[in-house]
Amino acid sequence: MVDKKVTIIGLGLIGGSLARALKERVGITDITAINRSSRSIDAALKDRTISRGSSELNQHVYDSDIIFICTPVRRAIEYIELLKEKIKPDCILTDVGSTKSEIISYINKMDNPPLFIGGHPMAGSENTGYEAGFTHLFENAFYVLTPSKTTTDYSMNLMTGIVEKIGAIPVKIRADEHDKATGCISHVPHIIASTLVNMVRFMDSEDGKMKLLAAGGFKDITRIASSSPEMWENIVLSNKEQIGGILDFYVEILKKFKTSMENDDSQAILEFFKSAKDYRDTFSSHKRGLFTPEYDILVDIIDEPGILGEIATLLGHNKINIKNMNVLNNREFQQGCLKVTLPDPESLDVAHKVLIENGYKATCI
Ligand SMILES: NC(=O)c1ccc[n+]([C@@H]2O[C@H](COP(=O)([O-])OP(=O)(O)OC[C@H]3O[C@@H](n4cnc5c(N)ncnc54)[C@H](O)[C@@H]3O)[C@@H](O)[C@H]2O)c1
Ligand SMILES: O=C(O)C(=O)C[C@]1(C(=O)O)C=C[C@@H](O)C=C1
Repeated sequence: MVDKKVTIIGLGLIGGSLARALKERVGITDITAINRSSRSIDAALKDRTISRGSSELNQHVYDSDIIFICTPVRRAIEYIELLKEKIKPDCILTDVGSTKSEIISYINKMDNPPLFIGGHPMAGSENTGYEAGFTHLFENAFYVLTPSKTTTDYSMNLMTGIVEKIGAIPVKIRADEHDKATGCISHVPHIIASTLVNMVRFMDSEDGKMKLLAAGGFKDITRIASSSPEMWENIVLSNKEQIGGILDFYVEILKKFKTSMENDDSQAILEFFKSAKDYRDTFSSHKRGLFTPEYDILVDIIDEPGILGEIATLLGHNKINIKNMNVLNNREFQQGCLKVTLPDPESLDVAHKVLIENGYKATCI
């Protein structure tokens, strides 16, 4: 695997994180990057993540063993057209796009399609560009692999191995299934987050009182509205049928809620919030992980230098192996919230006990 020649097209948040992870975690040394602008290429050459970079496709790309297309989703299809007759027959072409049906059916309808496997790491952020990326972005995240008609066992096994080596969890899912799921849990939520922000933008007073008062709740639910508009325009147009159906369903829920409110129907309003709370409360529960269990603790922390090290050391001294630590973006100013992921239920119990004994406010989720 380490001797594979890899190309990354689109060296932004995901492409840049992938380049770093392929180099540092998989040990791949020959990485070519293609990006629209030179800024990310320059940064990745400077920190030695890539071997070479350009804004134009070139022979290094055509000689690659694996090509990851990490541009906005609709640009990926354009690259398939540009690459199809120039790459080696056994080159694995893959993408990281947030939609899968459009690209898979494009490949499946081609007369002479290249060897293609759809990919989608279920990890990211609202930040964009190479500088926003980091090696461990994919750690413990599901990484969807969607076969096309040209996917071979060898290519699927190789991609599965790479995904595991970068710290992610491979999950094989059909394109239509993927797009329905991501439509519900990612695409429509993004539209809703942006709708909420636009609502406040239109309704706010001239002196911006609403914006000033917006506290944790509004900021939690709208963080993703700061994501790349270009990326989301591409996603929405690529998955518009699923998104259309989900939006209709969502609007019906809103209408029903509005009717309950206008009718002073306390019971229906209570049931609306209760059913949502009950379902949401099960999301992070290790009892019902679909693919692998999760054992997480939330710790309230003050944002001061050394606090993460303090918690890591405390758990380390008690022989607890930490799988992952994430500072959640859901508090403003000084307070923060740290999610510590542990490998098993025993570690979860010990970690919880140790943290509480040492004066931390910790909750198993
Ligand atoms: N951001 C996320 O949370 C996330 C998570 C998983 C998957 N994805 C998917 O990953 C892909 C990349 O998203 P990102 O978050 O890295 O975006 P990004 O904006 O950080 O990076 C995209 C990069 O592609 C480059 N680019 C755009 N058009 C190009 C073209 N025609 N030729 C060459 N380079 C081009 C841009 O200059 C940029 O460097 C998208 O398909 C997105 O759907 C995003
Ligand atoms: O911002 C984040 O936290 C994300 O993980 C972004 C997110 C998502 O909606 O979950 C965005 C699009 C991707 O396709 C995958 C991940």
